[in-house]
Amino acid sequence: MWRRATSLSSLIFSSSRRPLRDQQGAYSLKAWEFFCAEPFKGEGCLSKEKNLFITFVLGGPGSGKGTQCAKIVENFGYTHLSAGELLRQEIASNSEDGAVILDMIKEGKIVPSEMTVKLLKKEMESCDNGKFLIDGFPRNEENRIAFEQIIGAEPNSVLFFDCPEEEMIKRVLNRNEGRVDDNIDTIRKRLKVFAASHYPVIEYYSKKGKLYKIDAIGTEDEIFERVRPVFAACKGAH
Ligand SMILES: Nc1ncnc2c1ncn2[C@@H]1O[C@H](COP(=O)(O)OP(=O)(O)O)[C@@H](O)[C@H]1O
Ligand SMILES: Nc1ccn([C@H]2C[C@H](O)[C@@H](COP(=O)(O)OP(=O)(O)O)O2)c(=O)n1
Ligand SMILES: [Mg+2]
Repeated sequence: MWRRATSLSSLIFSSSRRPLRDQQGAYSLKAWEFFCAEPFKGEGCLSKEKNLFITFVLGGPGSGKGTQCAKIVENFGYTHLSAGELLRQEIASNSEDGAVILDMIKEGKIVPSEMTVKLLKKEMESCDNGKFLIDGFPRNEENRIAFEQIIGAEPNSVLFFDCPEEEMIKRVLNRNEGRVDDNIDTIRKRLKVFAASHYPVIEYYSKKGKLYKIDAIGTEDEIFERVRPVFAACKGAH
């Protein structure tokens, strides 16, 4: 199965390893669906599919996803997988993919799903815990469909941190983690991409009754008190 998914890379990358089309969501979903028609049934914890319990954590840049994930891990024993952090690790590894990823992140773009899902899959396979908090993913419909097709699973619940743009800008500019994308030019581009791509994902999970919208204004602790009931309620279920 994975070999078939890998062969897709030859369709979406030129020989220079640069995306042929870098518009958000412009990759051909039809081609993607064709190549990934069978759900992945791999070794490791993904093979124990019935034990998977997945929460996607969504929200704009600076909305507080990472901050709240740390609290959820502390209180509810999830494994936190940050898509952005995995991409930054790939950049740090100096791989060919890393160079492409760096260019896209600097420009505020969303990296092709094939690369991001490959990194998530590797982490999920090597993990004994089946309870995953997947932070910053899916950021668009291409991400969402790629995950379903390659991992062969849907999230049990989806958190969406709803935060006004001015607050997100303020938080990102104060983040002080030395990130290449934490500057005013990139944040403005990221916010445009976010506005253009997140809504269909949110809407999809809302219709499935899986979406929990959280007001992201307040102190970190106040916000966690809004998050807590989501996990406390389903504690018995996993
Ligand atoms: N409720 C909050 N109020 C003020 N600042 C916050 C709050 N939550 C997080 N922050 C800070 O805002 C910045 C962005 O938070 P982060 O968790 O990295 O957001 P995201 O992962 O959604 O981009 C960090 O510096 C963090 O410490
Ligand atoms: N699903 C994802 C997640 C992140 N990325 C890229 C593009 C994002 O601007 C960067 C940083 O993502 P990250 O989730 O760490 O960013 P924030 O915590 O929201 O500020 O990584 C991506 O291309 N696809
Ligand atoms: Mg984050």
